Amino acid sequence: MTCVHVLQENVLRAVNMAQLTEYFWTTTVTSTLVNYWTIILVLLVIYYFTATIFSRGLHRIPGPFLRIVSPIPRLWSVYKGFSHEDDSALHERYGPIVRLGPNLVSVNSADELNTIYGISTLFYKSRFYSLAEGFDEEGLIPDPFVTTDKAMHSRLRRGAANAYSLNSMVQLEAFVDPVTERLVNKLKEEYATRKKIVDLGQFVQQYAMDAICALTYGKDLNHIEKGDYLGFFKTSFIINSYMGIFGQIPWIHRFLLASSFIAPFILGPESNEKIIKLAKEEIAGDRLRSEGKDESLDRPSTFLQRLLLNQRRNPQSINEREIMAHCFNNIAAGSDTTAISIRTILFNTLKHPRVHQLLRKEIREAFPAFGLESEFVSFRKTSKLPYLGAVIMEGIRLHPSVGLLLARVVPEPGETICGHFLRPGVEVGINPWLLQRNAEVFPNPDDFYPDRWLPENTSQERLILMKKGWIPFGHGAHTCSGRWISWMMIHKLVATLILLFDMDLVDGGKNYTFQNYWLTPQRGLYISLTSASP
Ligand code: HEM
Repeated sequence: MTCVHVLQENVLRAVNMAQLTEYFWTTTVTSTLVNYWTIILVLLVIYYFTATIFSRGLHRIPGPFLRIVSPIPRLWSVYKGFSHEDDSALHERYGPIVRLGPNLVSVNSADELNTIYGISTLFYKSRFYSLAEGFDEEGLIPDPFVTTDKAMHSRLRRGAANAYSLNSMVQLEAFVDPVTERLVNKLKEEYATRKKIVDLGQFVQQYAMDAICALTYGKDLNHIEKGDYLGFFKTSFIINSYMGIFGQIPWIHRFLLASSFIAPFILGPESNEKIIKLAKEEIAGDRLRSEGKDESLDRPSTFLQRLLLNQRRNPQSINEREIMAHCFNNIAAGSDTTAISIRTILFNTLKHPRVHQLLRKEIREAFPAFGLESEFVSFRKTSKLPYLGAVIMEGIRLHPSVGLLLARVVPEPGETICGHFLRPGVEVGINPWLLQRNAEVFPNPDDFYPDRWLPENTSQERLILMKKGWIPFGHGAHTCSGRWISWMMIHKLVATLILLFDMDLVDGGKNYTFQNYWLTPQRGLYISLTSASP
């Protein structure tokens, strides 16, 4: 063998050794690492589940196991649009307190209302509500519905309290009457006379929108005549559904609607700009009109005028941005919710001929003249009709506008609810839908039975209990500010329609459906109607 061959052989051996060594490293070490990482991953997963299960102490709260380890079952339940049914089944199985998610507890007991929502409670709103936050060029818009700052919340409530009060309704009602007249004329001319079927649910929403706009600003955007030409109803549906679904995993919000890049893809080109512009124009106009005027000459005054008056009397009590936010809130929080309530009242009344007949009798006896003045049935008079009151309470009980729990965060040092200690930071709430169908409060809870609200049919004790468990407007510190406004509109419109029209559900109401994504808007309230005669 020559020296060259020996050299070649040595080189080849060396190369083989190098390959072997490389092979050793790439297989043995890599597989050790892979095994190592697999172990780390498994440990991390075990840590995550153990921390999730035990860190909040929710393992002691009754509920399905999956609900404690992941938010996905809750998310899926809300996404399907019928989470109230799932929650109701869970309460039936586990009792008045149930774990719905890794940090979410549902309570179905009127006894815990004051602990969670009472005026002096330290429980505060959960991150769920932050999905409704609004921003403009000046930053965060002040909003009583969203804020977790108790001092700011009290200031906002105080600054507008008189505009939302029951006493204000007499003045605000004057702005609703022309809107009611427009709706009545439209129904008479286009549907009753021509015997055409009407989707009354749609008109109710347009009515609620126009009426709230009118009483807030003194003018509206003619939705009754033009439909959803600004895309407001569509945007509002998207925002409410978004809130219900993604509010179950609120951390995701910053990558979706809170991102100015992503938001237009979710909301589409339609926006609330026209309504915000109307608010700004009206504020400027009203300020000019009212300057130097004696405020007692300003009557009847709109909601906006009332706030401007508050500001003139006490400039520290309310600022321009707060005025704008209150006015816009009326539109955003009031129109869908009021429409849902009116729809359930009408649907259930028409579905139950005995109730329909009794209601018609009461209203027609109270307003014997079928003339124009009757078309503006007054709130003062309608609010005294006992059967109408009972029908309204019962319709809203069976189908409240809000169908998810009103979530709050347990403050330091924790709280005992339904006999279970909840640590600070746990989210807990009561769902109006569930409490209003709680059989311990409302016997035969799924029946539409307005008579249960009449003192002659129910004991005083039961009435007190039922009124306590009837929470469509929430409870305590954050109770709905606009409840009297919607109360007035509901009384007026329901009484007017029953007075002036003979109505029937088309096909027994088989097309009437709804879904629950926080709000519970219905579809398919098809009605055939004729003008009633004395
Ligand atoms: C039938 C109609 C309505 C229903 C069922 C309803 C329901 C509710 C509920 C359940 C809450 C409390 C939410 C919570 O505690 O988490 C609320 C708050 C609120 N609602 Fe309504 N609402 C209605 C109409 C209106 C109207 C007409 C307005 C305004 C004109 C309005 C303005 C507000 C405001 C500003 C809040 C926030 C109050 C606060 O947190 O201090 N609502 N509403």
